Amino acid sequence: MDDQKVYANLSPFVSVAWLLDLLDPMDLKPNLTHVLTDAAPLTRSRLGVSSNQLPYSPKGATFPHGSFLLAIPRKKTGILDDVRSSGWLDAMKSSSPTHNKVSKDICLGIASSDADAAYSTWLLKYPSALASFEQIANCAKGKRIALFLDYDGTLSPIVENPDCAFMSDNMRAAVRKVAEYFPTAIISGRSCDKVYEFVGVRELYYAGSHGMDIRGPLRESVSDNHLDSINSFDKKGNEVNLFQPAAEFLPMIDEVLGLLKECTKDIEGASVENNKFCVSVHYRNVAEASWDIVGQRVYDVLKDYPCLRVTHGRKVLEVRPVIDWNKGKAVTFLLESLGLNDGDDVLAIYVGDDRTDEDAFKVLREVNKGCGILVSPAPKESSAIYSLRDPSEVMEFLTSLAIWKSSIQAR
Ligand SMILES: O=P(O)(O)OC[C@H]1O[C@H](O[C@H]2O[C@H](CO)[C@@H](O)[C@H](O)[C@H]2O)[C@H](O)[C@@H](O)[C@@H]1O
Repeated sequence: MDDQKVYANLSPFVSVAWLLDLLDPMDLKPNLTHVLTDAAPLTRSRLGVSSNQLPYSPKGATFPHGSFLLAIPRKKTGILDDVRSSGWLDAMKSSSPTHNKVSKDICLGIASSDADAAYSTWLLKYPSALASFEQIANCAKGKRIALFLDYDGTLSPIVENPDCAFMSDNMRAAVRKVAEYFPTAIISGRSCDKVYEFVGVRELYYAGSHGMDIRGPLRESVSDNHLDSINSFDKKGNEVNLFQPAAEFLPMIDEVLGLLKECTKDIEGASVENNKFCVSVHYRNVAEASWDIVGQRVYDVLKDYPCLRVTHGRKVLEVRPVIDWNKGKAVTFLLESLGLNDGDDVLAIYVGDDRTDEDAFKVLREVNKGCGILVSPAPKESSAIYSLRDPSEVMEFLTSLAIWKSSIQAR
């Protein structure tokens, strides 16, 4: 697709600011490979990522892959994320607490009352969004609300088999209802296609691959300074908008997906999931004694891919491009695309359970435009403001929001 054709297709999903972000300072021509359809990725001599989307300055060694001329420092520890440092096993353990601690406490007879007391104390810092609903509603009065929902552990319970993380019909109905009143997006580490398959509500925005694959229902232009992203068609022929800031990583991700599958196939219980712009290496069903083998194998593969990094989720290692893009950036992008980035009359609510959701909680805190709600049955440090215990409380919260809004409209 040539650049002119891309311009011609621009529609209200991308703002001028975002387009400026895509400008390549080397030649001041828009680097429009950020905004691609699902078509085969372009092979370019320069990585399709503007330098300000990379987490560190492009000085130092070059990428090992000939076509990528951007340079990157080849530090083995620190900024290249936990798996590249020696702390990856600790990170795997701390992001994936097992039940051993609880069982030990039960044996000592101190489990439930102490756990309850700890949770109650924690609630003072992260009050329940249900108990605080009136406060949230008061704050939302007269404001334009946007809703962002993580999928796994938020809309669906955590289960052993990632392919079976179905959400209930009641949850689907609650999401559909609340989306009638507020623009609603699902922000997930899963691929867009997979999370859409699970949720199945057309009227939503979907940001898969940790926000690296954004699609939404077609809308009228919401603000004069909003340009369009590419219009494309999903598998069922529906027209959708797309924003894919890591499109040029696709061949590399595919390559690494194959390598990770190959090198973990002998580890009992390990599985590798294709999340399109990211790869998940699951160790939920691996004996804890073998977690280090999983980490080591992933680490060994990534040694040759300095432009990929790993983040830690719930018993999962998530391999993704090093670009400075995460769920927080996706929220900012969507708010801007919806014309909700200006003014004091916006309240964004983000509900999520995972470490990767913290980026979004932080953004909302920083811009003071809303609040994060952490879904957790146990005390956890977070940048969220409120908490909910589990997906069933999330459903109750969404239902309350819809009822509250409809009661206001009925007045
Ligand atoms: O951003 P999310 O929607 O929360 O996705 C994060 C990861 O979620 C999935 O894995 C997690 O849920 C699985 C099903 O309950 C569970 O088996 C696994 O242990 C969890 O880590 C998904 O499979 C991953 O690809 C996502 O990255």
